[in-house]
Amino acid sequence: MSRPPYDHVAFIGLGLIASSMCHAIRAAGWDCTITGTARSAETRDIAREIGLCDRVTDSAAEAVEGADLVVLCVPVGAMGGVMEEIAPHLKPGATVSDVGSVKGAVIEAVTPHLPDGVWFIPAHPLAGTEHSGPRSGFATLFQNRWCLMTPIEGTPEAEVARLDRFWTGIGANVDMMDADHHDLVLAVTSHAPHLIAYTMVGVADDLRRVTASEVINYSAAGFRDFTRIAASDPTMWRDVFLNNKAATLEILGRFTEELFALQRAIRTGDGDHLFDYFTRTRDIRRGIIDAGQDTDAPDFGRVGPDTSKAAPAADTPPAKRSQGG
Ligand SMILES: NC(=O)c1ccc[n+]([C@@H]2O[C@H](COP(=O)([O-])OP(=O)(O)OC[C@H]3O[C@@H](n4cnc5c(N)ncnc54)[C@H](O)[C@@H]3O)[C@@H](O)[C@H]2O)c1
Ligand SMILES: O=C(O)C(=O)C[C@]1(C(=O)O)C=C[C@@H](O)C=C1
Repeated sequence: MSRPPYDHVAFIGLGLIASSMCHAIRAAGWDCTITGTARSAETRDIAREIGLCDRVTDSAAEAVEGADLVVLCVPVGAMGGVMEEIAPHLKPGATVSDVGSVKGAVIEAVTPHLPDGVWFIPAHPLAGTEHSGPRSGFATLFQNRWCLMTPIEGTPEAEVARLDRFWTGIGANVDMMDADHHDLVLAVTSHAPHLIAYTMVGVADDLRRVTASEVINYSAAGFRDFTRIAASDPTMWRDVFLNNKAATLEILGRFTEELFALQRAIRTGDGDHLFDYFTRTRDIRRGIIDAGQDTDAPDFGRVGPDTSKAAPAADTPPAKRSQGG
């Protein structure tokens, strides 16, 4: 077994991200202790049943005791409260990190409770699915995905490098970013798109009342993609929007302006405007694929046996596994 960056990792919250991290740590072959806890007894019971951690504790205080790395994997709005609860129980010299989708508000909520001699290094893996809970994780979630770290002033470089090694070890590519910049970038690439998907599915649902089940029966691929995104956890996304207000509102303002311009082009029959706009957006998609960032794109050059019917495993996404239990 290779030497892990941390000997004892504790997870607070045992949903999609924490459970994927647990599977990924095991897959990395690290000899390290994993403890974890979750707010609900049902989640803790499932985590015990599937052997997610070495030990699942009933309280957060117990879970973090002796841990070198504590990862907060709860909704963004719950981070501050959890930090306050665990603060007196943290080991001196420990690192606390998080995986929240928003960074500025989490830093503001967590740092007032940070004891002296404990480091808080915020992080955000840009990887996920629409599923949640302890059964939804899989070991390869972070493979070749970015993990953005937004270290705060005064954090020892060696501790940032150690967390970097941790994320790299479980498959991610790490980049550093200022928290405000992170929140603006994510408003464009993740938060506004989710809101638009939620809205589109809501509009279709309103329409369904008029056209009976046609929207469902004839839903095309584009709309199905929206429904996948719009099936994401309501608590998580409520907290994202409430905690990244300024950046999301800024991007939605720009979105509305562009939408109005396209609406006018349709009304006035301005085909050049539509054609030029769609050409520009197609180039963006091609740029993403050329940069190797779209892991969902079909790989026509792939060779080897068809493993699509192989036995389900914890390193495959749940969508491809049996949902039973
Ligand atoms: N799902 C994604 O696609 C994704 C991707 C990257 C980052 N994130 C971020 O990761 C974090 C966790 O998301 P997830 O998808 O793993 O969520 P999840 O819903 O699968 O799991 C959340 C866990 O937090 C616990 N929890 C909820 N409220 C709590 C509270 N008030 N106190 C203590 N525990 C609480 C739940 O019991 C559950 O164990 C969120 O901050 C989210 O923004 C999510
Ligand atoms: O693939 C998905 O289902 C996701 O929505 C993942 C996604 C994203 O927007 O890319 C969602 C929220 C995160 O904070 C990071 C990743």
